[in-house]
Amino acid sequence: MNRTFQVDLRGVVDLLSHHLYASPRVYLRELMQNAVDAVTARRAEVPNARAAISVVTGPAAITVTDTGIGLTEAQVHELLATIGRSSKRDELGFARHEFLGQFGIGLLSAFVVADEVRVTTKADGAPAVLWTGRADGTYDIKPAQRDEVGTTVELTARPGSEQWFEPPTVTELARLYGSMLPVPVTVDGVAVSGDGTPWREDDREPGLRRADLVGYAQETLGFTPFDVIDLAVPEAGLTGVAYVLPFPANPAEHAGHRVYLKGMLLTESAQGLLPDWAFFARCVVDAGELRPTASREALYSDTLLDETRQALGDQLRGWLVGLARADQSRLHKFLGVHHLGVKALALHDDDMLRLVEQWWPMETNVGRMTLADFRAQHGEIRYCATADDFRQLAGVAAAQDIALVNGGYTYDAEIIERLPALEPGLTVSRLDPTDLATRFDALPPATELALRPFLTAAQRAMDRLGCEVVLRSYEPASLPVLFLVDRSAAFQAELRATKQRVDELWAGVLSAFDKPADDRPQLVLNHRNPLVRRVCGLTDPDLVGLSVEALYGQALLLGYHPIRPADAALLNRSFLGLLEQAVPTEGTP
Ligand SMILES: Nc1ncnc2c1ncn2[C@@H]1O[C@H](COP(=O)(O)OP(=O)(O)OP(=O)(O)O)[C@@H](O)[C@H]1O
Repeated sequence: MNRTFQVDLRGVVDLLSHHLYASPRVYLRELMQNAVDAVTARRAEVPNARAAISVVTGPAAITVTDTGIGLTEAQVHELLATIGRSSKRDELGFARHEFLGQFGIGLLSAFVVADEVRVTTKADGAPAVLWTGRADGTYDIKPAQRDEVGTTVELTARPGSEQWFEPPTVTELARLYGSMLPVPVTVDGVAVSGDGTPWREDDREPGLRRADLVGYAQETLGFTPFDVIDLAVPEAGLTGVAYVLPFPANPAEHAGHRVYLKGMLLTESAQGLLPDWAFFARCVVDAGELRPTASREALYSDTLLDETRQALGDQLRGWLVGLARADQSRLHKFLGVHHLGVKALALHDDDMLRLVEQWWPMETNVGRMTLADFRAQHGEIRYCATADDFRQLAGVAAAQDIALVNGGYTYDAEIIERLPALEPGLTVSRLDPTDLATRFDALPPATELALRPFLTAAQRAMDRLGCEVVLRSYEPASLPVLFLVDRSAAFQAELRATKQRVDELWAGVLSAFDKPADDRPQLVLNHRNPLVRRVCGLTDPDLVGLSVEALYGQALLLGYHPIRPADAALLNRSFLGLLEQAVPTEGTP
């Protein structure tokens, strides 16, 4: 024998109120939505039937009356009293796109704030009926008095829910959800809808339309936009605007967009409407074809949403490229605020890459300039991949006539590396600190030979730090010493440090990456510097050791290198050692 499921309505209401809906306030949205759908259905049958929804508040009570299609007694049994049954799906069970509802559960949200729902309804040519549904899962139907086709839903607040029935709250909620509805809605006789969307195309002067749009952003979103971009994606039935934020937005934070579905507010914080890179824009859109989740508080993620996101991304990109072409001073202002977003975009978009190349000034050791200007002046693009490398090398490189871009800011190095993909003839090279040493002049052989003992003593002092001492002659002469670490040496140093910290087994695994120490960091003494020349003249090996250690410490500090415990100990030792040498011993006058 087949049996029928029993549903405990209290359990279902509890589920809705605690797990599906974010707030009890959605009850009003669901009632308005049913009223709009009923009007839509009625107008499909009688095109010029009156369309009106009136919400009337009473003491801890509310009625929502529509001039919609109404229900016959049989439909009341089938639709109102059956959870999950909806008249808004086609024979195959798909949501019919002219309606807002589809799931057949919306009316239940009334039980989140009321113990009883009374629906007086009349369909064309049928007698009026009063359906009373209760939160305990029982209902009854009686004949009712009503002349006009349509429906009235009455709720009385459950003790504790009165706040959701206060007239100002009801007005505010009706306006929030319904201000853009195509059907006139009133609350206690005052219209809360009727103007349509602020971006509608009508006979407003273009200046007035824009002022309305800016006013909407100020009132609703709380900022004066940098610009307003019209949006349209016909496949999704979407129209709207993107407001360009006047302040930098955190790329990791997606504030979300205000999305209406067929004029009814879905959410003020929709995610996934724009591509991630477009974090400089906040949208307000109305879409007819995008689908809501069952809570009706978010967009359902499907291929249409994916395609819409892509189309909206294209429209924002088009705006940006247009700005570059038509209004460069505004483009500069925009980049000043949103360069991070644009740079993120440039990593996978050629138009944006060109935009950054042409318009975004980067830090170089020959002044701030765009990559386009840098190329025009220096041919190839040489850059440092980290800000520390740049700080360390900018001055020295300039003294060797090497122009250098600081690629250390977020995305800059990747952007520079992507440029040859755009222009195959372009050479881009990353300056490795040790490459710089190959540009320095070697000392004359005789001088080199004479300084061999000094070098040996200096090297002995530096051996325990795994560092090679090199004597070269370079500009600027005021710089005594440079500590140069190449990429693989930096990696090896990190590897060594890790191996000391981890257990034996893991250290063994890491040993597979060990490389012979032929690319040790270099301490490059500048023979053009007067102090270094005097140090080179020292003969006492101890004093040579102390001086070289002091120069090493100085180079670490100047080059913004990390100071390891061994380095700190050495700095200390060399300072005290030199002090000892400099200060006369006790007893000496
Ligand atoms: N004001 C109304 N006028 C006419 N019919 C209504 C009205 N309110 C509800 N109904 C009928 O009751 C059915 C169930 O309503 P309910 O709000 O529970 O679900 P829904 O609107 O179909 O879908 P959703 O859960 O997505 O809102 C509707 O499909 C509709 O046929």
